[in-house]
Amino acid sequence: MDAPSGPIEKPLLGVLRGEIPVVPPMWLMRQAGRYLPEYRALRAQKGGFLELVYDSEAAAEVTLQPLRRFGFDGAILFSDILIVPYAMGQDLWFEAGEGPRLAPILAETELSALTPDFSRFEAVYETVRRVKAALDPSVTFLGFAGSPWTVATYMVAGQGSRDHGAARRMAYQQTDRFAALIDAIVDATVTYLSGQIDAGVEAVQLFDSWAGSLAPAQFERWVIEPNRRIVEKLKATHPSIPVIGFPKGAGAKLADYARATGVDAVGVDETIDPRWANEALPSGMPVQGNLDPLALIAGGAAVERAVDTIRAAFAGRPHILNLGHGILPDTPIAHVEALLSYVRR
Ligand SMILES: Cc1c2[nH]c(c1CCC(=O)O)Cc1[nH]c(c(CCC(=O)O)c1C)Cc1[nH]c(c(CCC(=O)O)c1C)Cc1[nH]c(c(C)c1CCC(=O)O)C2
Repeated sequence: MDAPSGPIEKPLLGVLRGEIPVVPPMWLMRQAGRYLPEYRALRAQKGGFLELVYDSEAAAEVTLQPLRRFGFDGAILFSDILIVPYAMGQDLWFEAGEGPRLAPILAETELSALTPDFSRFEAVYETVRRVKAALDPSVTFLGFAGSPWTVATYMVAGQGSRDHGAARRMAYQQTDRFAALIDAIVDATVTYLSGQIDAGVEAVQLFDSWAGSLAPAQFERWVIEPNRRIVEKLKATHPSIPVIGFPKGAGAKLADYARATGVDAVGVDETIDPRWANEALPSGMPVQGNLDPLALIAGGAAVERAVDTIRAAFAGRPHILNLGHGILPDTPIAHVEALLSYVRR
């Protein structure tokens, strides 16, 4: 028999722990999704998005699809940020061609009317176990959840909204009630992420997609503070799990977020100048980003120039190459292949 081999190298996990490799590890936000024909085929077969999430065998397959095709350094669990409100007892469904719908939390809705059912997380944990068993050991397995502010914008409005006005109003006009909602999301999120970690994910990302819609004091209270509590609670039981925080649209507030939340790494969106981010963020803190998803759609010289600029800016720090937001459904597959070979050449 062969002698036992040493620890398996996982480049992406290494960067999250502070390593600076020659070639940055790469994955793409929303890499499991509609730009892949094999995703669309399986999705059509299952009928609906939630049906796919709740079929652990199919969800594991969707998680693995982009790995097989492209050989990314990271796999992201196939699920959704809205599974947390669903497990908190809010009805959730997806309107074909439109997006998520939830029974909205109106000004007069009693929060106590929500009856949590955390068994709604179990199928996701089963997906994690299945992926973990099948994953190439050099690939880092990422779990995720939405951050409380972003999740609350959907819970309060009952759907996506342009300026997140319903949640912003509730935060000012019914502050105690909104704080209670955020607290409940924090607790459910810690449960959900702990379950993902116990089932096998090796790092987690907190998506705060709508962090950019808040005034500074509100950002402090509804973005920084709840994320800080999630990290603190998670680290109390899982001290070595790296946490990536992604407050999209935070702009200059990204630097405060990076220092105050306790996250190990930050995601940088495409509107941020990477040279600014490199100056403003704590030295040695790993960063992830920040290719413009539209540059990837354009492909060719546009994406190569963008990659060069980002890599030059982050040359001195641990860097995971990723998009500044999720990959768009009309992204050509050949452009993703070309990106990988350009970076790894
Ligand atoms: C805001 C948000 C949601 N979900 C998510 C966010 C935060 C990140 C972001 O801003 O992109 C995060 C998410 N959603 C999904 C993943 C899976 C893993 C991956 O990144 O590949 C992740 C990490 C699957 C999904 N979640 C959804 C799909 C498309 C479903 C379909 O097949 O029609 C996928 C692959 C549905 C979804 N889910 C959500 C919306 C608004 C929608 C409809 C619009 C859309 O399609 O993008 C909520």
